[in-house]
Amino acid sequence: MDFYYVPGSAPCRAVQMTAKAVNVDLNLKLTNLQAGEHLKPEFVKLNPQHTVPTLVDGGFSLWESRAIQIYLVEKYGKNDSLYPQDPQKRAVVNQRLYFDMGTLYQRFADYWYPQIFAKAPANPDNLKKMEEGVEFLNTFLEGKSFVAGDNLTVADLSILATISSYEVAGFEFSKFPNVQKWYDNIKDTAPGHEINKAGCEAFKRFF
Ligand SMILES: N[C@@H](CCC(=O)N[C@@H](CS)C(=O)NCC(=O)O)C(=O)O
Repeated sequence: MDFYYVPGSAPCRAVQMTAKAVNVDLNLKLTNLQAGEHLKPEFVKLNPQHTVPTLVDGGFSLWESRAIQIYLVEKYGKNDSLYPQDPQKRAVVNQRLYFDMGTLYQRFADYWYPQIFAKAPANPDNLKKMEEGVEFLNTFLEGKSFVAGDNLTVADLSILATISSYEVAGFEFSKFPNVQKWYDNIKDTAPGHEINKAGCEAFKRFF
């Protein structure tokens, strides 16, 4: 299975951890975004949206990290624990995945990417929004060990990748004790956590 990626990218790290969790070997295709490799016709043929991560399983090409995570679990998982069949349990996992994509990761990107990629000044309103996103996660985690339900799911792996990026950026978690506790528990135990850490090392060079 070919996997187009860059190590520092949180969405790529989330997929790599999920692949580990279901014991799937990825054929790593490092994609140099700075050199525009993702804009080459052969890549755009695989993914017209030209984003990494992109997975190619036989002739089937898929992008959007959370869609890839779900595909890997549904196709290769030994059971449904990472992405439960039960409609309400699955709905909560989906809610957290959409929360990550639309709020937690998005607000990180809105605050940091103009600064690190366009050397723009920090926007204090975006910092507040980013902190509010982490506060929401802190509330979801009240009295819980996992972000959705009572066991590890793809939502934990997606949010672990995002929160690891927050840590790389020097985010102060002490005001968010439930997030801190969840992160401390999962960052050295999640399947593929070593890959996540190595990717974070690569991401550090932007800060
Ligand atoms: N929502 C997407 C985000 C993917 C994304 O934005 N990837 C970035 C790298 S982290 C990228 O490929 N940027 C190049 C581009 O958009 O042309 C996902 O979760 O997979």
